Amino acid sequence: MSELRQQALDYHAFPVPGKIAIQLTKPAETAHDLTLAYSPGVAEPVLEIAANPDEAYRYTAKANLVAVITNGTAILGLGNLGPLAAKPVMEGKALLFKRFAGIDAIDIEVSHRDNDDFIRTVANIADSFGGINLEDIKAPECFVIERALIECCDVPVFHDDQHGTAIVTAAGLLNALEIQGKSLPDARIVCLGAGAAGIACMDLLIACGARREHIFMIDRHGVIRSERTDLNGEKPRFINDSGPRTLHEAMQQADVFVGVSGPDLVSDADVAAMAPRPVIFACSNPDPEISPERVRDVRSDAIMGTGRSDYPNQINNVLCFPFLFRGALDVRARRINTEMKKAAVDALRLLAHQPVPIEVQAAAGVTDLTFGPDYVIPKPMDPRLLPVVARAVAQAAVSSGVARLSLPDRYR
Ligand SMILES: NC(=O)C1=CN([C@@H]2O[C@H](COP(=O)(O)OP(=O)(O)OC[C@H]3O[C@@H](n4cnc5c(N)ncnc54)[C@H](OP(=O)(O)O)[C@@H]3O)[C@@H](O)[C@H]2O)C=CC1
Ligand SMILES: CC(=O)C(=O)O
Ligand SMILES: [Mg+2]
Repeated sequence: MSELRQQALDYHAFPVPGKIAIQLTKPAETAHDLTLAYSPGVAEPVLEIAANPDEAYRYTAKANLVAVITNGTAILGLGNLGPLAAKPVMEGKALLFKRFAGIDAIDIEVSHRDNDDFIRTVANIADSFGGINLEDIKAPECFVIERALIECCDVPVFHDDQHGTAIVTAAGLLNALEIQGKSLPDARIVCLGAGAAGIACMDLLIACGARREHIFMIDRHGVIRSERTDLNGEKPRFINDSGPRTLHEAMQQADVFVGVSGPDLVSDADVAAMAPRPVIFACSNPDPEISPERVRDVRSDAIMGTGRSDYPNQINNVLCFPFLFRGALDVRARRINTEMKKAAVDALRLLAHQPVPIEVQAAAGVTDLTFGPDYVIPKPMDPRLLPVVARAVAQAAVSSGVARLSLPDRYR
């Protein structure tokens, strides 16, 4: 067994199983405490909430509570391993919510018969939470599920693998292209993976200025083209008949590669075929489409990112979801709209241009972190992410009319 594998298993098993627990926020020591916390005192907030459901935000933990919900059909890049096997990842997301944004999050793994069954399950419990973070649900089902839940839930619903990934990819890519002296509208983009992450990444890049006709979206059967009869879900929106049929053909003179598919799918020859000064974001977890070591062997002019914590340029939705939900919860946003997503992109992108505090460099294990090829996106442990990204998202929610509360004083 590898050393990292054993360390990871021990981390999860000891000193207590799992990564999260519940802690009390009120005293519960005396008979009087219990009189208030439970019977008879608890009847008072019950009656208040029955009379006005918004009072749940005042008298319960709802306002700061997010459900991380999965069916385990696309666990990282490991595939459809079922709801229970997804639990460590969902507990991990809960850990990140708490660690980076002070949000209480609880994982919920759902077994279900079909989309409607899943949607009903989530819709029926949604009011218990301030927000719903859908996670690791495969395409194309994820699109139907998210759309239906956004429609019927009164709290924000956000499929992290779609939009969290897209926000971080867009921010990192805009910076990387700037360093490479290229522009998003001119960039020829290859996206390997046409699922939850791939479709949302390309949609957001188009919203940020990329040209649809410059995008080549590829799945297990090759480039998305009109003659194909197997295109499901959102894939037809990305038909591109302008030439390439395979990954290797698409990589000829490509400026950008975004990998959100699976491990080891890109060859040295694919990388060698790209245009001068390419950007390669191989974001499949835990193992990227091609390793940074192999890219470095093939060419020295590439900017490289992965989804992992142990290489430079971590293109991973951890840089988004804790901070985005913080902003959305703080103004009680009804939904998470494009304005909020673009505000998060800009906040993340611009923060990477700022000098990096010494303690962030120390936590990252490096001594010289400045905006450049090995630093196109902030580090997750950067304490400035919380105020900067959450504020931008909250402000965008207020300006775009989806906030129920005004901007909190601490954001002004
Ligand atoms: N770094 C980050 O922050 C994130 C990374 N990811 C990574 O992206 C990957 C996909 O996740 P997600 O979009 O949620 O999953 P989905 O199941 O929704 O989509 C997977 C996509 O990858 C394609 N794919 C899988 N294997 C291959 C292959 N051998 N060749 C070509 N295409 C392939 C699938 O093709 P087909 O449609 O033909 O089945 C599908 O289009 C995972 O590895 C995940 O870890 C995801 C979210 C965040
Ligand atoms: C990071 C993440 O959400 C994923 O790989 O699925
Ligand atoms: Mg995920």
